[in-house]
Amino acid sequence: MTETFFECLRRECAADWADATGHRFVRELCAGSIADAAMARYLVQDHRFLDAFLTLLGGAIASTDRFESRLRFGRFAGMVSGDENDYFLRAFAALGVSEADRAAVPDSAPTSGFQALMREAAATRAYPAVLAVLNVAEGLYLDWAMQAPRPLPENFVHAEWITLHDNPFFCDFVAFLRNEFNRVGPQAADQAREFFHRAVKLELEFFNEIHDT
Ligand SMILES: Cc1ncc(C[n+]2csc(CCO)c2C)c(N)n1
Repeated sequence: MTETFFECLRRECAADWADATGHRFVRELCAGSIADAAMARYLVQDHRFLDAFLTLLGGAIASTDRFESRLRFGRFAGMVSGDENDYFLRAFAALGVSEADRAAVPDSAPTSGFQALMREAAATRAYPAVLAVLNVAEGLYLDWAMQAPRPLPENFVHAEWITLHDNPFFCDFVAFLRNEFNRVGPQAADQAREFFHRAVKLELEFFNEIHDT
């Protein structure tokens, strides 16, 4: 079978994609051996990622050409605003990170870069551009979470972060995103490619930022 549009772009970014999905952060998280300080640094930044991410989902809701797709994005936005945000708050409590601690931490460069990219994609009002960023943010996370060795770590902070990105609802959503991207992406290939490449680079930089070395 010939390669899909999604597969073609992922192949173009294969080196960064593999460096991200096999990153030290991912390996230590999946082994349950990541230092609390590193996990806290990651989650503080990622909680800010979530804010712009919801803007991006809003862009998808606004720009998609199908009612069925709008419903799916709407359901997904509900999950992220509910269960996922709740995970962050429970994880901060478990790690002893107060609201004041969080507020004192500036955005890292990759966090700012990602927020800008997601807001830029949403502002294009172009469905293929929005889908390009969503396919990276979701597809790359499903990819590493699926590969996590079982049994999962005992600590809920680690285990739930993995299952949030590898569960039937999420797998279905990623499959839906790929179908949508393959359907409409080729009609705006250059724009989609540019957003896709920038997003993969930022995912890797986001993980690189967590560790001191
Ligand atoms: C830098 C960064 N990139 C991608 C994700 C993945 N992600 C963000 S929101 C969401 C929806 C449901 O979990 C998913 C998969 C992340 N968390 N952080």
